[in-house]
Amino acid sequence: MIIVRTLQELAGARATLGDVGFVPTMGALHAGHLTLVAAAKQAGLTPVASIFVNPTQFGPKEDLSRYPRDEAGDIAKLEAAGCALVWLPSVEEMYPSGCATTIHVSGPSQHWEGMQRPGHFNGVATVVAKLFGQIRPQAAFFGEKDWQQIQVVRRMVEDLHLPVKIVPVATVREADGLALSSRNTYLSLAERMTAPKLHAALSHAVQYLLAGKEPATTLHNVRLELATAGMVPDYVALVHAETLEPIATLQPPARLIAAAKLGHVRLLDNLPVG
Ligand SMILES: Nc1ncnc2c1ncn2[C@@H]1O[C@H](COP(=O)(O)OP(=O)(O)OP(=O)(O)O)[C@@H](O)[C@H]1O
Ligand SMILES: CC(C)(CO)[C@@H](O)C(=O)[O-]
Ligand code: BAL
Repeated sequence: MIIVRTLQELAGARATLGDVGFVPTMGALHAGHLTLVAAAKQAGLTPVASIFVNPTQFGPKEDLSRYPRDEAGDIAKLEAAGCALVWLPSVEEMYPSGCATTIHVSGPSQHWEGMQRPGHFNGVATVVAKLFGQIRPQAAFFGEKDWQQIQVVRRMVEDLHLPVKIVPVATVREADGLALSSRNTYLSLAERMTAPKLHAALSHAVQYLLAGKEPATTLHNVRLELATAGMVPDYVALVHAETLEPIATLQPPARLIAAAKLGHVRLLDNLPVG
């Protein structure tokens, strides 16, 4: 596996790779990330990953300084997964002084995560656009765990006519339903036991919705279920799967999305409805 840390090294190596399937990450890799690499391979593309803890997508009170980092472990996992190249830029390489461009995607970024984390999607869109410009991938693979992120990136790619196919990959879960996430390492043992209740509550709600139960009542019941488990919901919503607009009646394409705090840890999950 080729390891590159500067744009100059990247340009040289990129020329040797052919059609690339790109997996952008913030590191602390788990089986969810490796599934994205496997999906790139399966699509017949050369898998390339990036590891960059992007400061511009963290709010001032968020966990940038303590975000989990394990560069050596990550490199070993990517190599074992058959990744051809890993791009490890520094903050200075990614945001050189004088850098003055930010991408703001309106539409799907306006609700939910966008409201809870002001500026977050500007940071995501800007760094993803930069990464696409640097790597020039044919396709890029994103996890459905971050459903809204996929829709924001899709919107950006369409609006800017970027020649990249965005491929969503199903959420990888623990046996008890908890979506794998780098931030799960923040959970205490007791919190880890409770955390799967987010997925459980969403799964129950999907069943109720498909059985014809009223969405408003169903969403209320999810909030109750989370509160009973000791979680504080940031939002629980039934949305149009692409625009992320809330919907009051069940109609395709619908997605049930939620974020909840468990102690100091913020959990995210979502499921298709129908
Ligand atoms: N459980 C999962 N299944 C599939 N893809 C995932 C999973 N978790 C993360 N990903 C995807 O991996 C890519 C990189 O995500 P990132 O490095 O932020 O990991 P993360 O586990 O989502 O971290 P965080 O805890 O910060 O949310 C994103 O496209 C994300 O959606
Ligand atoms: C897409 C991404 C790598 C951009 O920093 C990040 O938001 C993530 O890991 O999901
Ligand atoms: N996987 C989402 C990246 C973030 O929370 O900043």
